[in-house]
Amino acid sequence: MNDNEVRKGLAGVIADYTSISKVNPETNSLLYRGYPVQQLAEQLSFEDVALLLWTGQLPTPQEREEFLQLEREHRDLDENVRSAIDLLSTDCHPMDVGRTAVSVIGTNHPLAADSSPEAELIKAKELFAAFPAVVAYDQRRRRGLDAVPPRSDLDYSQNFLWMTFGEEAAPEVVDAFRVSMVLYAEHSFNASTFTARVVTSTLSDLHSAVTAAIGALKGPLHGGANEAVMHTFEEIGIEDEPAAEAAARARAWLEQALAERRKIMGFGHRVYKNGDSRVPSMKRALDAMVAHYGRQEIMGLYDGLQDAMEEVKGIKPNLDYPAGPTYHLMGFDTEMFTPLFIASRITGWTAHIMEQRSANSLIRPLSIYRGPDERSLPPVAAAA
Ligand SMILES: CC(=O)SCCNC(=O)CCNC(=O)[C@H](O)C(C)(C)COP(=O)(O)OP(=O)(O)OC[C@H]1O[C@@H](n2cnc3c(N)ncnc32)[C@H](O)[C@@H]1OP(=O)(O)O
Ligand SMILES: O=C([O-])CC(=O)C(=O)O
Repeated sequence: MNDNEVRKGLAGVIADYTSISKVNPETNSLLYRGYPVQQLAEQLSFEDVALLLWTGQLPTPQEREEFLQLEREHRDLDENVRSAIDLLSTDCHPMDVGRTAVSVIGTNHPLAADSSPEAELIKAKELFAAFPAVVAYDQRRRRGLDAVPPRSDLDYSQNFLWMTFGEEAAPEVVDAFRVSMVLYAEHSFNASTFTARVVTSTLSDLHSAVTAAIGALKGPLHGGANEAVMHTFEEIGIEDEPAAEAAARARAWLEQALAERRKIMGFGHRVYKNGDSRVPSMKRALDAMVAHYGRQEIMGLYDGLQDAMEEVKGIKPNLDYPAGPTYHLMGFDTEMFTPLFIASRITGWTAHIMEQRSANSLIRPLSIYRGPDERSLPPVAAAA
């Protein structure tokens, strides 16, 4: 084994085949099962996109109807899950709550030990249906508010916002939320999905794989970046001022942050080096929210930081950059942003879990040892 065989961070390593999504950095494109994500975000419900990711096909009207019924039947917060969440302090991060909730859901599931494709699909659909209530309940308990029961006359996105805020969201808000769910759903072998595949490769169960994936998503180099973007905006300070002044403050902040060798959250990507394919669609959703809530002042900072980053480092924003302020404008607390990413990515993770299981090989790379040469234990240590 040579040093030049080591691929730090597995950069550039092709670990397996997948039929679920294609990330193409040359053309800045992203396909889910062959369909461009921009078209899916414009035209499809999140529920249809979920079915597409799981099955590889657009649903027939009957398949859609059956799934919508199942989804509505599994929206209620399970009592065991609620009790487990109630044991957790509201000082802990909401990602810890999401991780714990999925783990508890796994322990209660009657098909926990059944890893047939049919059972895996049922578990995936039920988890998709159950997770919004976890986020909504956690958001509300942190605000000292009671849970709001789900409504079966609302679609996934409408109901998610209803359970969180206790009022019906405007159609523009529902649409921006739906777009964010579609865009966050799947992105090939990213860190959290790869984590889910590693866990699955040991023939462990679906809920263990998703629980582990949530742990990977939490980090700020991955999903945690959407909340980190908002912390950046708060650090720079959102002021009602002309755009040029906001841009100047953003630039000064950036220069200082880079001088301190800080990573600027919401920028850069391991695969896309010339822009993230999902940003234009998410930016349109952000623009719609800025117009809907009349919060133009946030865009001076947004554009200013983006332009300065491009000029100084030549690095473009990723999906988390427009998603963070979009969720902020909708009224979610900053720490709830990454749990929203979980709600969406459950689709991609579970599709990959099923794919990994269908053609499994234990994932176990090698390493070059750099510790001490072989040595004998000193006699005194051996005696102890
Ligand atoms: C949905 C998602 O998960 S998208 C990713 C969300 N994550 C973030 O937004 C966190 C901020 N971004 C980053 O840390 C990185 O761009 C990553 C981790 C996403 C990708 O990183 P890698 O592919 O490993 O690239 P790497 O970190 O080696 O960067 C290459 C160079 O660009 C710089 N760079 C890359 N991204 C950034 C950034 N956001 N801020 C400052 N510098 C950056 C690095 O410092 C490095 O410079 P150097 O060669 O002078 O040391
Ligand atoms: O692909 C990646 O490395 C990260 C990412 O954008 C995602 O998971 O959506």
